[in-house]
Amino acid sequence: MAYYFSEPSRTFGEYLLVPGYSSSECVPDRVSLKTPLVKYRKGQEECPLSMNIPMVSAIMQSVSGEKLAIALAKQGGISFIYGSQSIQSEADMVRRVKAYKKGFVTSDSNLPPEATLGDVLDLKVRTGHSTVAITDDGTAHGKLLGLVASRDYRLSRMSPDLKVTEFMTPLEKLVTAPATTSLHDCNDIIWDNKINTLPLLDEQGHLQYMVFRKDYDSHKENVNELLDANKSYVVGAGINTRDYAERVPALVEAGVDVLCIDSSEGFSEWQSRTLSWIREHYGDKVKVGAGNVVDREGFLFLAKAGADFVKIGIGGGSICITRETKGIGRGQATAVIEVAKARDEYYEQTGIYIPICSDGGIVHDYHITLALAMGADFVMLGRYFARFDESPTNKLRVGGNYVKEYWGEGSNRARNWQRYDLGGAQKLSFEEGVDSYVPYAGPLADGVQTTLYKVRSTMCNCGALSIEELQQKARLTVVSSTSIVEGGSHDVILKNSPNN
Ligand SMILES: NC(=O)C1=CN([C@@H]2O[C@H](COP(=O)(O)OP(=O)(O)OC[C@H]3O[C@@H](n4cnc5c(N)ncnc54)[C@H](O)[C@@H]3O)[C@@H](O)[C@H]2O)C=CC1
Ligand SMILES: O=c1[nH]c(=O)c2[nH+]cn([C@@H]3O[C@H](COP(=O)(O)O)[C@@H](O)[C@H]3O)c2[nH]1
Ligand SMILES: [K+]
Repeated sequence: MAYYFSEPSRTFGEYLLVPGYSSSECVPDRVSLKTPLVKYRKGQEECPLSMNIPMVSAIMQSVSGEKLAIALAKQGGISFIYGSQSIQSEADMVRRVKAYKKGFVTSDSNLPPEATLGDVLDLKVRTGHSTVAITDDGTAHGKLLGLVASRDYRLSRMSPDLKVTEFMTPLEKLVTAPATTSLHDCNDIIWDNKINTLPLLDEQGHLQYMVFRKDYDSHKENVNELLDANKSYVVGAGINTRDYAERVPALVEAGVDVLCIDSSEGFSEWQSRTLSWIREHYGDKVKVGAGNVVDREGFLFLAKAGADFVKIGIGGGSICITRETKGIGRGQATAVIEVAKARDEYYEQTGIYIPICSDGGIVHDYHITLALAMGADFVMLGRYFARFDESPTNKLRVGGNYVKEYWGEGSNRARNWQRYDLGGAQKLSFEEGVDSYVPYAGPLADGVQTTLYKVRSTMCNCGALSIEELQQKARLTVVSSTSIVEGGSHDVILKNSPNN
């Protein structure tokens, strides 16, 4: 007979925290959000890799590219660069994050000499940047031919068909510097020459970086930034259960700090084979998370198979339609609560603490606090990060509002690069994710800081100065559907309602 779980499957929106005593010591600025990322003997040793904030970005094409990885590491979290791309390009992304030097920007607005003023304007909308590098091949590291800035064109006087070579500032009139110049010297050159942008070139004249006058302030230290021993930003990468024998060595060689097997379903022989292969070839040196699971058995399976952390969540993501297409999944809150219990038991029995990650389904900032209170050590977010400037997708104007594109890894759009074959030649013929827009939300730093200020404030309401303390002290209640209505604004006429 089939097994029936006695509890219904619940999600974050069905829970609230009941405040506990807060002393006057308990203020948001004193709350630490430091959290472990990989397994360790808690109480006996330091966690070998921890984060300063409990947030990682989803292993998705529309979320975790190199720019987002850098922006998130600056805030103290980690991105997992998406694995749905060739091994070479994923490793290159990791390499570029590791090679990133503060203040040195890889140009994201580049055009070839054949481009027109119209192309410049289109690009400006997409990237939000007004300085465009003109390179021989239109890439960020092509031979630099000139720069186009807003002062180079006058829309009222010039045709959109005009070639960029007609109005760009050509290389011979630009101030440039060798790629080896220090940031300090770059800033001096910018001031001395009264310029806004300094392109840095290698010996062959290929563009390497740009240094911008307006970034000067942001070069200062970020208190939470997550750096490795060489002062490079920490970065993760997604892997799959097929090409790991080639992908893992390439990522390790590129300097990746942590890997994660990316799958909708981790309770499988494929994942234990992948983990065994990594342990066989790298011992404990290479850190790797696995998942996703939604119950005790799934967690214990991956714990015993050697996972450094375990990811929880099937079908709760904003772009997920796995529950609808395949009928598998579990309410995210119930899944986190059960897995956290299994993790704690495993720790009691073995002395090994395996961090767990709640992946997907975070809609409101307080859902992060709930996930942590329920026992998650950190959360993985897709939709949340896709909204920011630094996500790799286009920014568009739709119906008078700015939006960014966001698509699921199980959508046809993501799968186009082809890794789907159900154990052979037969192709998977249904989509498990959608292609969508999300409201544009500005720079990541502002968004993350606001979100985490709320998390810290709620932790103070619960009398907790650390995530561990929150997990011990939190008191949670299931809310009735009527009390959810009570929780929103109600029985008032909203001043900014479109109906007024
Ligand atoms: N968290 C979630 O709820 C969901 C996430 N996704 C995302 O979509 C993407 C794809 O996920 P999946 O479809 O689960 O990918 P997957 O690669 O884990 O599995 C696809 C299919 O291939 C099979 N398979 C795996 N390794 C194999 C091997 N070595 N040889 C033969 N067959 C093998 C699996 O059993 C499965 O049927 C991931 O990025 C995942 O995160 C998709 C659906 C739901
Ligand atoms: O059913 C699915 N079909 C998909 O195409 C898909 N793509 C990503 N994911 C999962 O969703 C998580 C991100 O969720 P959020 O947008 O809610 O943060 C991610 O971290 C994944 O776990 C998918 N699930
Ligand atoms: K969903």
